[in-house]
Amino acid sequence: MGSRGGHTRMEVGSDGVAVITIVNPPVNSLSFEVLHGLKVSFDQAIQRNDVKAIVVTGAKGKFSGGFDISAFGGIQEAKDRPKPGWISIDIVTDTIEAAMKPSVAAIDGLALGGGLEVAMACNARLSTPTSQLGLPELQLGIIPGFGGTQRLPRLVGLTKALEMILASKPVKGKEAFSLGLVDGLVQPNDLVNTARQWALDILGRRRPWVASLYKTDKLEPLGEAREILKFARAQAQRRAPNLYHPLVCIDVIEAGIVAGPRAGLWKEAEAFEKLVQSDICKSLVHVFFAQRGTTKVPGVTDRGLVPRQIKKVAILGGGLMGSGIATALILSNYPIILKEINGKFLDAGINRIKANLQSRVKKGKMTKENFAKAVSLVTGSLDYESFRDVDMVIEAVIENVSLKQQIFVDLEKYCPPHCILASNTSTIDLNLIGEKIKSKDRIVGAHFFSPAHVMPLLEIVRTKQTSPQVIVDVLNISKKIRKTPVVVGNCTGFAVNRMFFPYTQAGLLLVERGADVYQIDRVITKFGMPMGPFRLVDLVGFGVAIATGSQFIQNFPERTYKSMLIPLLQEDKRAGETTRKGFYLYDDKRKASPDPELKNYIEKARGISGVSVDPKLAKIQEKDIVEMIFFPVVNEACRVLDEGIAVKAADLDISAIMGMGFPPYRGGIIFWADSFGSKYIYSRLQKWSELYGEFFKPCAYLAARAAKGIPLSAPVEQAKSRM
Ligand SMILES: C[C@H](O)CC(=O)SCCNC(=O)CCNC(=O)[C@H](O)C(C)(C)COP(=O)(O)OP(=O)(O)OC[C@H]1O[C@@H](n2cnc3c(N)ncnc32)[C@H](O)[C@@H]1OP(=O)(O)O
Repeated sequence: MGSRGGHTRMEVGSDGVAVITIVNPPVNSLSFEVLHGLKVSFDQAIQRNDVKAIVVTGAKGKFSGGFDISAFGGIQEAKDRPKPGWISIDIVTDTIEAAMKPSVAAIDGLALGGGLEVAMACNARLSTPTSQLGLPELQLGIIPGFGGTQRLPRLVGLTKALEMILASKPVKGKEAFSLGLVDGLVQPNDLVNTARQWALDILGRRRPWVASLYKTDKLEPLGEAREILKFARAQAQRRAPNLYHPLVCIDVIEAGIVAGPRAGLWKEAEAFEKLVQSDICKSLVHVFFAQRGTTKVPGVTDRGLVPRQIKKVAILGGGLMGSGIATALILSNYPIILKEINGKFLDAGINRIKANLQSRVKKGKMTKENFAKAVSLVTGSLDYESFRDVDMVIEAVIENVSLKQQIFVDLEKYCPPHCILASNTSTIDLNLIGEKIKSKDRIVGAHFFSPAHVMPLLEIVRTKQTSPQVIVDVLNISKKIRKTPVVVGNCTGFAVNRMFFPYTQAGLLLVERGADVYQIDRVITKFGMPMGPFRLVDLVGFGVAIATGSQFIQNFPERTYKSMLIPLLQEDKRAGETTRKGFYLYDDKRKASPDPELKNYIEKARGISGVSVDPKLAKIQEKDIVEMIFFPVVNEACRVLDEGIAVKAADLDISAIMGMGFPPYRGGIIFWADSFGSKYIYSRLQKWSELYGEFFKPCAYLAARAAKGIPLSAPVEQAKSRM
């Protein structure tokens, strides 16, 4: 059954303490070998006469990152699955926790998921102040499966345990200590020695010998516990109505409180076994690895290039994007120069940055001192004189070709020759922007999403000339500022905007043929998007929507659906949320409500397009709405892959999730599409293109894969070689 690698090491000191070390780089995950090794080491330590007490720790400053996620596939496919509970009960509970010799977990770096669960089965835990401790399993569509649902509430109380598990939110060692999750805080150098002594102290009854599973002092009384669980259920349902594993988790926790921890462990083991087989788990595990895979770019990151140090960054333009990008950088301690064209704009830009930071202070995410420190990292400038020692420039001015061309000429003149020249353009061809300069290898796109200090994605756009070193450098910056990067090729809309252009277009086409705006948005939100296409256009604003639309009409005329609905609305000063009227009406609190007058505009637009209401689409079902909105998105994603704009399908999954809010529990756009199969999607699009026109026409990539029955996610070479 799957999962290979790693082992445990046991050394017995002259003090009679056996130190068992988990060794499985890079994060000491618990593979089946490691788990087996833990059992064998514990059995030996228990049997050996020279061992009095046990310390469990992890190699190289990391306790453990939890159960080996790459082993999930093995469990899913295995035919001769061992009975549920063989790890949680046989190893963690009946071997580790029940050992007749005391054990102490010495935690440095991280103890996550199964890692923390092993630590909680020890009789005490010591941690360094900065270690991360948590049970993030729900993020993977499963629940803690090595006893975490039972032991965490007994160590920290139900309320805190639910908060940590349901939000998959780890705590630092310091907080863990104040919660009672760890028994002492120790600096890394003293960790193992202190743990040895601690274990001997337990043996000598100078410290308590605790089995977490049977602790009751932190648990709330039953009545109160039931209320807390009820509240948690309601909250989980509200936060993620399409997910059921959080509810299963709450049921399992409740079972332990009501029927006792041993019954709780069994229920946990059975539920874990089922959930690990679920589509939601499969999708989320795919996302976990896909997200880590975006930084692996063939021909770029496999050359052994070392990222250069970026000490200072200059940002051109203090508008919404520029100030957001500046905020993202200073939050990771990069000193920045903000350049504007006059004092008024500069002040406005700096004030925007301050407002961004202030809102973090308000939310308790930033202290006042750190606010002052962050602000001090910003230097304003009205010229290029201070650009002589910058390592990177990010241009974020308005989308105007000749303005950008001039800026790049100036940059080449003033910046040092190693300086990276990045543009945040979302529509203009990078080759055009850099047309007038010589150092084309330094040009790269750094496409942030608004608000830049909040949205997690960074599209790194390369041209044919961009040097691999520059890409490696920008990948490194994105890691430092905690963004997920996706490296894409240069084209209109790059990957994200291009894939999601048909999202709105499909909506417009359906509405002109009789479907209801508000029903579409409702269904799409229920599917899991943060908002439907119409609410999204309202938010983005019609000015931007029309500008992007015209870019697409210019570049992809054959497949752009040319509806006049948005321009008609704009003509009437309905330009979206900022004007309080768009597809919806907005009140003082920006709450959206449907507008009965909208139908007049739709009728007018219908007249201009020359289409009539299709009785079938006027009564369209939920399933069809989802498919008619998203299959065109899939179709465009296939083109993006086929043209080599994206390196691999998984990158588009991550782009869709992080750039547009596609639900991660559906695995991303292509992963989701493959659950239908290329044949089905092709046949649907083909049918609609016959009925409703070119907009739906399946692309060659989709057609070829459908003909051979190959998944859309299969590498491009494979599909081509089979054709
Ligand atoms: C039964 C149990 O209850 C079930 C479980 O325990 S499920 C697992 C629970 N644990 C988790 O969810 C933790 C998942 N891991 C993480 O959050 C982060 O990787 C981390 C905080 C541990 C480290 O983060 P960071 O330093 O940024 O490194 P990151 O790039 O994420 O990971 C390093 C490598 O370790 C791998 N890795 C991390 N955790 C892993 C795990 N639990 N299993 C297998 N591989 C893992 C990553 O895939 C990555 O591999 P790569 O280098 O080949 O891409």
